[in-house]
Amino acid sequence: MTLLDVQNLWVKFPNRQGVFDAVRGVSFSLGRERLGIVGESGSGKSMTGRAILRLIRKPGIVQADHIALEGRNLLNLPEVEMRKVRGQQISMVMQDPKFSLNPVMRIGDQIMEAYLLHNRTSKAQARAKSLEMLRAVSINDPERVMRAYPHEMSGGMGQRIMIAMMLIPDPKILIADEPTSALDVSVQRQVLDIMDGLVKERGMGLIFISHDLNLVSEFCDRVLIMYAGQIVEVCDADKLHDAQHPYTQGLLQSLPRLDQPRKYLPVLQREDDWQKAPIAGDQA
Ligand SMILES: Nc1ncnc2c1ncn2[C@@H]1O[C@H](COP(=O)(O)OP(=O)(O)OP(=O)(O)O)[C@@H](O)[C@H]1O
Repeated sequence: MTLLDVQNLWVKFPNRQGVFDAVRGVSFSLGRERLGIVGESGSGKSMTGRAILRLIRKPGIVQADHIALEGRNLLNLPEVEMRKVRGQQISMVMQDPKFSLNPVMRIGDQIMEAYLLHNRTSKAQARAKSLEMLRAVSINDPERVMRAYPHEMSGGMGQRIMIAMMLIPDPKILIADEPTSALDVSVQRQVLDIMDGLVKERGMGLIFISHDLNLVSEFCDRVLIMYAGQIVEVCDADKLHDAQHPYTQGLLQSLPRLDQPRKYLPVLQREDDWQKAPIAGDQA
């Protein structure tokens, strides 16, 4: 079943020279699955994620034929309605939780506040629910974490707390923008496992934005590959390594491989033409 359908999405930034198109006619749909968006820095991954929630800052402009959440077009919604969608139906987790948590407020108070915003209930109930959410993201000592301040948390803990907060309203869709790139590998695995469980247990749709092709091919069901604001290829994640588009192949070839030492880094030409550029210091 389609949760989200995006048709012909453009994100434009007017500037002195004219208009810069950060996203150029992107279309895709999302079911109860883990959909990866990969591409190099600046390819428009984050702007695509943010545009869905209409979180593009001025002077940026979002245009599309539609961005439909279960058939309801979000593009025409008044801002007050959109705020409810953001809080309750689609949540977004960013790379660095430190920017999203209030540094001078205890973590427990922040989670409870988020819960009380969405539910008419007692403080005791909100507290019980907050502890439950922290346990759901594998925090073993939730009572201690509730009393702590954000700076007392490691990156992995902070990220898990953010995910817990995002899950309080039980969203249909979670957009995770490089959620694990600041974490070390073992913590990264834990955070991915948590998100994986949520997709399976709650039937959530996940948009997982990353520049890490190996991670996406392991973790996601399907992948969109973006280049210069466009989707250049869509494939099943486990087939990513057989992808056909020259750009995708270029991304794959630039991954370090222990079994294939290489002298050259592939460089993509805008016209999808290939060239081999010598690595600095190498003999051409
Ligand atoms: N406020 C802005 N004004 C003009 N251009 C912008 C603005 N914000 C982003 N862009 C441009 O939009 C393009 C897409 O940016 P986006 O953040 O979506 O890339 P990305 O693929 O997510 O890259 P990264 O992995 O580095 O986050 C980039 O070329 C960026 O420079």
